[in-house]
Amino acid sequence: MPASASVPVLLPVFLVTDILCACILAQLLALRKAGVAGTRSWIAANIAMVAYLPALGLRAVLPLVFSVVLSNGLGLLAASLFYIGCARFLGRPTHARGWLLLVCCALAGLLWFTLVEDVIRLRVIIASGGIAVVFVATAYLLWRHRPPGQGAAVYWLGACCSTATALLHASRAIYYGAGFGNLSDLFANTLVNVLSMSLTAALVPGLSMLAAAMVQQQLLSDATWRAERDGMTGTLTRQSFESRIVADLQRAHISGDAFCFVLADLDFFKRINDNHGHQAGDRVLVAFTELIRRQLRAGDYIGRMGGEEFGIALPATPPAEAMRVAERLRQAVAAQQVVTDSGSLRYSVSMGLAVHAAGASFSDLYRHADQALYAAKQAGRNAIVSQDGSAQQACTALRNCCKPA
Ligand SMILES: Nc1nc2c(ncn2[C@@H]2O[C@H](COP(=O)(O)OP(=O)(O)OP(=O)(O)O)[C@@H](O)[C@H]2O)c(=O)[nH]1
Repeated sequence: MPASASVPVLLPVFLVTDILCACILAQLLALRKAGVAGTRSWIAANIAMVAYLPALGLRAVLPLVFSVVLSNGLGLLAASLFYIGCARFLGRPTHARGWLLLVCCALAGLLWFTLVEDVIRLRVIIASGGIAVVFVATAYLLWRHRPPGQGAAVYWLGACCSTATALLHASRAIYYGAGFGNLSDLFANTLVNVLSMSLTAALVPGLSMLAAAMVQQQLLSDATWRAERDGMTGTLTRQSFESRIVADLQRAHISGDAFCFVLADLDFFKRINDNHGHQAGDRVLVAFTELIRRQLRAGDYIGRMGGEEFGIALPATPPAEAMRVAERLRQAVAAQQVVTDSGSLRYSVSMGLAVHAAGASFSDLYRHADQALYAAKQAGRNAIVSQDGSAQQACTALRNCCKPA
């Protein structure tokens, strides 16, 4: 079948893919302002793709240098840029020079086997083999370095689509490279050609859509993180801390697990501000929360209740164990030196510990912890008092450190 006879069936396929690529290009351009790593490379990949398809689809009317050399070069460039976008997005090395070398070698090979020696079989091996190599690497990258947690489906789907694209192109390169198939039928309206072209035409915009989904997913998770966190310390805001603790209390009620809550308040914080400045006070708050987060076990969490007061949730923790945890935290804080512009300073924290009782609400728990905290302050600070009134420690060694100069 002559090549021109293949045009009516495959042209609409390329046209649909081109329109989809242009639409995704517009979507990626709109997302570009968010500055997510990789977006620019994916935009460039889509531009190359939008240019590649007409050149390929019009092979019957364009000179071979455009329809074979330029189009396949653009296809390989688009695939490489897609890989680079994924690598940038995932914070991995892009191997950009390696991919550039691959594209240049492929272009040189295509030029040679088009203008110097007309060897279609080798052109197919170069074009399809090159794309297969890039998509094997992309599939591995997405599978191996997908971020942990929610939203993994997008990365799995990306890895699957990349694998499918690589398999399609590898089969094509092996099939024609091994001498099977009629090379004059390369773009003819055979069932195999139409199926493989249609599949490729669906996979290409599909991969770009997944890239846009990755960007949107990251933007959403960043926005959620920012909405739930205190801007300075990165701890949960009071509102998100309360929502989380209320859900945990319900779970504890059902499971019967113990649940403890510690209210921690930095001692003489006003003096730190007065003596060392507000910035030094901020630095102490950050140092304190970083220290507590390092000390807490997986499953425990901290929220800023306001000013220099923090809530620490200890799920599935009996009171005696919670007291040991609180004491470890108190000692770590007392031993910490915070370096500020006006020299290093030490500080201390007082804590009130409350134990969740069946049927009690978070406000009951908070009230009990607050009363215990008040008792710890009354006992001289740098101390922990439990809801039942037992004081763990009342060390006043640090009390003088924050006295006004
Ligand atoms: N630097 C800084 N200071 C804050 C921040 N939030 C609240 N403060 C200050 O923290 C101080 C808290 O002072 P107080 O409530 O008197 O408590 P305190 O000095 O720690 O005394 P005790 O709690 O009784 O030991 C106030 O001066 C607030 O202005 C903040 O984000 N940064």
